[in-house]
Amino acid sequence: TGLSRPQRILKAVQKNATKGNPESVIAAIDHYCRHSEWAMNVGDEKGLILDSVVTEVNPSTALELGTYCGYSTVRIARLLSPGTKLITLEFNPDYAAIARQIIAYAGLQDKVILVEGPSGDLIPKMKQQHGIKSFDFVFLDHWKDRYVPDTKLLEECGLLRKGSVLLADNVICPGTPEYLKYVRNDPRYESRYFKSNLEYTKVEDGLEKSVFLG
Ligand SMILES: O=c1[nH]cnc2c(O)cc(-c3ccc(F)cc3)cc12
Ligand SMILES: [Mg+2]
Repeated sequence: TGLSRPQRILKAVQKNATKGNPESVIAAIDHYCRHSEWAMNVGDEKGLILDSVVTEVNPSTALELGTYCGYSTVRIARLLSPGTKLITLEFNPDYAAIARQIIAYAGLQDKVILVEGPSGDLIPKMKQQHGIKSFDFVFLDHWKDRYVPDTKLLEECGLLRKGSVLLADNVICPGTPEYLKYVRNDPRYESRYFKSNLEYTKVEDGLEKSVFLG
């Protein structure tokens, strides 16, 4: 049945982007997914909000839950200061294989650690495996039913500190009502909703930014 959607996205990057140029990789994926076939990248509109939060936080340690093809991985990693790392977790090995190639094509492989496996198993290993004390920034973009359990796991593993910023994609579409209730009702979080649109569409979606108060 030919190439998978992630494989077609990689081909579009190899055809239309310039090696070592993250902006061109982002533009190539956005053009392909807007004009050829939709894919679940955070996209250009929500991507600008992601950029502004990453720039504001300027994290020394960052975690992404859900790599997919590496689009948001590239968006985040291109903004990180030298010497800082982004750890990205991906459950699907086929997605991970494509993401590694797209991240490398952007020239950002030295700033990114891609780990394959279920986030619920990998989060408790972050300290010992990667020498992480805590995360300054976490981007939740994997599976809506994992947002609450993984947030609780980050808390329990002592991976959040006073001021850690969580940014969650898809809080409207497909929607994460449990997560919104959790971060909006828990006094340990200061939450704010950034209204936007589902990637490459006119459907409403948004990002929820939640600061852990410790
Ligand atoms: O499953 C998803 N994980 C991470 N991000 C997603 C994302 O940005 C969008 C969607 C999505 C949205 C609408 C639809 F009709 C079908 C899929 C899923 C995920
Ligand atoms: Mg998403």
